[in-house]
Amino acid sequence: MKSRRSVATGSGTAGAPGRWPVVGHAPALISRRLEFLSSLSSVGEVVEIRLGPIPAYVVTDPTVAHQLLVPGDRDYDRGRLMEKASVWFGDSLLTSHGASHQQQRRSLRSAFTSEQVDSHVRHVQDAARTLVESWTADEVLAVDELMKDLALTNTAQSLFSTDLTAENLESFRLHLPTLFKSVIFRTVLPSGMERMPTMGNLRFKKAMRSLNGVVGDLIADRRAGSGNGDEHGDLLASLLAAQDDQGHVLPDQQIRDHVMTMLVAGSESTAAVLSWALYEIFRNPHIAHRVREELGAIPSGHALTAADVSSLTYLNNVVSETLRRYPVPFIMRRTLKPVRLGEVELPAGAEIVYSPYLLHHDRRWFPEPHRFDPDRWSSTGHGSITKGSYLPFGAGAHVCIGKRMALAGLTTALAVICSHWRLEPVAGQRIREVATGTVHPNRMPMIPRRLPADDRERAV
Ligand code: HEM
Repeated sequence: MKSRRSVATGSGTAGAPGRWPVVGHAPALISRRLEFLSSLSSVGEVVEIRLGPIPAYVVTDPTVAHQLLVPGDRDYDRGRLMEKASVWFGDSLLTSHGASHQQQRRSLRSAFTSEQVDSHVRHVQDAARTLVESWTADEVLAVDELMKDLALTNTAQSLFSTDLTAENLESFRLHLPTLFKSVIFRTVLPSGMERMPTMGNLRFKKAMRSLNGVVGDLIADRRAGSGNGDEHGDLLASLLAAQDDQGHVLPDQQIRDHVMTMLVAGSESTAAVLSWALYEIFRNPHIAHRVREELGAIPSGHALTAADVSSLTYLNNVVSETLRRYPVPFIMRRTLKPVRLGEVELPAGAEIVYSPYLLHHDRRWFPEPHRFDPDRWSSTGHGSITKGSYLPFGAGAHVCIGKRMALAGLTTALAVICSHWRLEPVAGQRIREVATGTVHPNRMPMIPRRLPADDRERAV
């Protein structure tokens, strides 16, 4: 159904207003991405936008989003976003589809079992404790940067049994924003821009060289250290031991692609969600109070398990709400054959956008969508929400492989931090949502304040 806000399109679908000659909707997608995407709910169920001259179809209806992701998966590949990102991620779970994707997913499954999630919880608890014990009361912390380091350290430790050096962490901190920004520009602007000798493209090459160096060293160190057998039992051990049907080991390039993908996919969203959760908990004293009350039931110094953290009902509601309020901005697919999506007939090769951010901020499914309210999840839980309206981890064949690890890790890190300190947002700082691969804060300065002695003694 078209609304009065739509404009006419050649395809007969509702068209988004504000289209420019040549660059299409790129200006809106670059400068005010979240606002633009959210505005499309009132235009139609499937809305046509332009990425440069290329039409793309934004799904704004949960039923249609479910139809795109779940039963219809074999009709689509990963689309323009991942095509542009494949210079960075190579051939991996994030960029592949169909039989090759299924084969990769089967071979990586063993790194995401319940035992691995439990061991992740232990790593996160240890690393988060080390972090909070290094803080001094009343200093100003750059919480967003600290959460990036924490998430990356935990991913590297859990999947690759590696302690990243301060230099490695700095390299990621410096170069990830450039890579995300370039991939989005290349997706929304006309093709061919990536071949021009611009400053952005030169920075992209430099960033790739630096991160390839970190990942290459990580793999080489393991190869050198493991001799004839690899005792680590982690993802890297499975990758190094994997053989195809003819008994050939995986090419070095493929191992690099998987390691790079997991380090980035495993840390970037986790870091953003951690920062936002701390921000929301501590700017709402009633939420901080309820979180601490719940944590009081855990014996001090107890080594947490995945079962412990999943029983923290209120803290898990805080995590669910953070994932609703600050999810991935947009993801793409492309039709492999003519497809009917909702009421719309699309030809083969059509680019499609689904946006967890748009769906999670539609007031029809989430009243007062900008209000942070963990109690949305307390009476109804996840059972009664409209199917397809809440997609923080996607759905269907490409649902996040790290979902259970992410949820357990997020709750663990928050439990440790909130049981040690009260973090006070620095007054007068405007915290903005910045959309790249995730929705992350532009900055997050906070001041750790000491808890009363009784509470400190009960720290997790
Ligand atoms: C808060 C944390 C996280 C969020 C919000 C998140 C979100 C997502 C989403 C929305 C997708 C679906 C992409 C699509 O539809 O194409 C996805 C896929 C993926 N995620 Fe996550 N993720 C998180 C944590 C992790 C972690 C911890 C890992 C690994 C350690 C990970 C690895 C991946 C991979 C490899 C895929 C591609 C899966 C496939 O296509 O088979 N993610 N994630």
